[in-house]
Amino acid sequence: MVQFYKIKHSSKNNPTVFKGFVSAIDHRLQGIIHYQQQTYFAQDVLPEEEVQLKVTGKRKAQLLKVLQADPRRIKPACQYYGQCGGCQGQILSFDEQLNLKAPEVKRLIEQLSGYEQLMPPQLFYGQDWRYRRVTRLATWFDHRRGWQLGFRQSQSKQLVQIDSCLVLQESLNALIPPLQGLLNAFSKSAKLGHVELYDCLPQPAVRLRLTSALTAKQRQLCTQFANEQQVSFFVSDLKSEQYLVGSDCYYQLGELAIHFTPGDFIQVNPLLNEQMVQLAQQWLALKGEDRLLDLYSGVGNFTLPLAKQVRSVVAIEGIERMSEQLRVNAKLNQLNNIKALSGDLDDPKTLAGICETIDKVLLDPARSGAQTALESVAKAGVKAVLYIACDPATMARDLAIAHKYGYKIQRWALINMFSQTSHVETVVLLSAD
Ligand SMILES: C[S@@+](CC[C@H](N)C(=O)[O-])C[C@H]1O[C@@H](n2cnc3c(N)ncnc32)[C@H](O)[C@@H]1O
Repeated sequence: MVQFYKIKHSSKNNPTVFKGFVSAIDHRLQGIIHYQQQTYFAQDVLPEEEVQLKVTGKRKAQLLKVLQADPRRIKPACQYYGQCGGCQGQILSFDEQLNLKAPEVKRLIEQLSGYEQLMPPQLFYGQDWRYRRVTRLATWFDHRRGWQLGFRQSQSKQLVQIDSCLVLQESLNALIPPLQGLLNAFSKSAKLGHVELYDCLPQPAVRLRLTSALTAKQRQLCTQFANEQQVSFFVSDLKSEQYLVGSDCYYQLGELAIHFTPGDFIQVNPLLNEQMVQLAQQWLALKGEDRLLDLYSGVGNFTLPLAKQVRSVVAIEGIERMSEQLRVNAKLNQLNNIKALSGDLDDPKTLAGICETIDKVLLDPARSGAQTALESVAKAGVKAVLYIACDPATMARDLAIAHKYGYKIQRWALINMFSQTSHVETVVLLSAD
């Protein structure tokens, strides 16, 4: 049975180091360890492992050593594992990551929402590595090495310099060394924010954030870089947002071209995004007479393909520029049954009078969830609701609303949209009868 061994007492310079057993793993792949009436969360551990840990916070501990490993533990593939905070899942094989997350997400939904004895989810796997078409890199100035590019360490403000990343598509990795060269030409006093990379059409795109106005010299350096690397270059500085090179970015979803501006949200995993859109079409069992409501619509990733199958779609998105882009996307793809509105879905007034005229709803909120919107949808008794979530915890909280209004969970799925990481995409189909 579980035993704990006290090794050292805690002080600022001499933190508590203890030996314990990992009693469980939560849906974010964090290990749960009980020690002296306290519960600690630690990364890089697996269920039932015997580990040595260091206390790093009120409820946080850091793995020092695995004393008895779970047989499923494998050697991480990434050279930055343990430094970069990105891919904690890679101590497990690709399949095991989803196998471990599935019961934890199920438990979370059952715990928070009131739904009991859920059936196991359908699982969608995708690619293990090289799947991401979007990334955001931090920049910082190092007094010895100049401007650096990298990712944040887990649970820390520290940054890790990287030359390549195994979850990124090759086209994006190929841009990192030349981008590092571009940054080397910037002066120490430059006010650089982050850099975003997009694998998109007609060519990859770079977005640079500056917290001052772009100087003439910086404009010349970025333009030269873009021409040499054959990428679009977009700058968001204190004064404006503009393309220095290129004028359009889009991705293909089946036969549809979905245009966006660098900085807009787009789904990171193209293969699984396509499967997720197909899943939405099938599960909502769309018909020619349906009036659909697409909430948190972005630039139309779901709106456009689903519009082809229904009578009409009302799409609501919080950022006006993205709603405008959705109107343009509808025109470019010759879809004239879409009404794209801009509004804050945290405000109950945004949906006033809308849900009553709707047959089916798709919600795809950000990590904060869709509490207010789901309340309006459920109150109106909309027959079929598909909730797509990148944070299962806020979704589980929101599902309590659907439960309160008598909705049933018909099916649910986990989509391995962010393989190797602690994140997972969850899709739940709710029906009012
Ligand atoms: C996960 S993205 C989904 C976008 C789109 N469905 C897609 O698949 O590309 C969530 C979207 O919700 C929008 N959003 C976030 N908070 C919102 C709010 N309070 N009201 C309306 N839209 C919001 C974001 O701007 C973002 O476009």
